[in-house]
Amino acid sequence: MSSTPVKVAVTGAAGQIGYSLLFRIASGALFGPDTPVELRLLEITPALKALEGVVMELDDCAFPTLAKVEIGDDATKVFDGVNHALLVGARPRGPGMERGDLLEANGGIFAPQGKALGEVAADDIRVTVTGNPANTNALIAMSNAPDIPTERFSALTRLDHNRAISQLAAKLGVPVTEIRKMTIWGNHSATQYPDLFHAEVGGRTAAEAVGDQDWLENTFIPTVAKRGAAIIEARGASSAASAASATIDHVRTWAQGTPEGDWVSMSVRSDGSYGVEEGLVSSFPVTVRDGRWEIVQGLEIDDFSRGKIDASVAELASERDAVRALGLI
Ligand SMILES: NC(=O)C1=CN([C@@H]2O[C@H](COP(=O)(O)OP(=O)(O)OC[C@H]3O[C@@H](n4cnc5c(N)ncnc54)[C@H](O)[C@@H]3O)[C@@H](O)[C@H]2O)C=CC1
Ligand SMILES: O=C([O-])CC(=O)C(=O)O
Repeated sequence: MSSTPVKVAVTGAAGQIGYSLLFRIASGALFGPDTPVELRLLEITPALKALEGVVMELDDCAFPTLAKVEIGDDATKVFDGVNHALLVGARPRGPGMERGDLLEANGGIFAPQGKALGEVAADDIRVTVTGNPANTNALIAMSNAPDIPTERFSALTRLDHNRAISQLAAKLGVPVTEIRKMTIWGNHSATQYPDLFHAEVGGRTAAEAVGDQDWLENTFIPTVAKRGAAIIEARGASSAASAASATIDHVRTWAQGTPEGDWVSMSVRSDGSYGVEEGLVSSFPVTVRDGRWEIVQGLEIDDFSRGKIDASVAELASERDAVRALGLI
């Protein structure tokens, strides 16, 4: 086992997602069995007592990879020297709400947290935003941390990516491992575009393998895009274990890379690729090597896909304008 722990901050650590996420991180799911981790857990003051209980449970697991746990309600202390920050802490939506409705309640959390990261995080800090609306919250954090390179900020669309793989695998009756090159474009919202024209199954595009444009348009896309709402409707609370699992997948891929011949979906700052306005945090197909992501280039975008991507990007631009009006960026 290497001797220097990787310091991982998790915000909203006493929440639903936190309760699934912390035990996975502590057991080595991000960096493997030979790399110890130090957890830095941020909560609001009233939740610190509950968080102490979670820490007691972490202790009771005696995880060999868990070097240390620190908790607190002061971001500049908790984020000091951290290598990864998983920004989960934010209000979840309830039935009948869109994630964008959370902007006013949650946006304010990410400006001070971005600032604190800029002041005290390690030089190699990588920031993953899960708290909704995740893309625009990542934009807020990034805009408030001008000294951190913009490519170190990301938002989670891996849950949508995993949902798309799972729905497609079920439709085709194949294992999820047969599906490659899934892409979620745009926003983590009902406007997102899960793309079957570049996904591959057994040497064909997924759209060809499905051979059913009606299913693609009227079943697949809305099922993936509205899955979060369906879970809220069924469970009475928003997805938590699957969101934690996707957060693990996202950070592990960022640290360990994408396999040859495949890519993942990550929301990152647009450089203008595929006509997505530069500066927005939008979901793209990315490959990752040596801790650096790159947007996959050269994919052909037909008129159907163009319309879907443009609609989601327009929503991101309007969220950006709203947080600008609130003075958050
Ligand atoms: N991007 C994605 O794919 C997904 C995102 N989410 C989002 O993740 C967020 C968290 O969800 P849950 O864990 O279910 O919510 P939760 O309400 O169970 O937990 C949120 C926690 O954040 C804490 N918190 C609030 N303000 C904070 C601050 N300023 N600093 C630190 N902690 C703070 C709260 O005290 C609470 O313990 C929500 O915004 C939810 O919508 C949920 C599922 C998927
Ligand atoms: O739908 C929600 O509000 C929670 C979430 O982001 C998801 O499950 O994708």
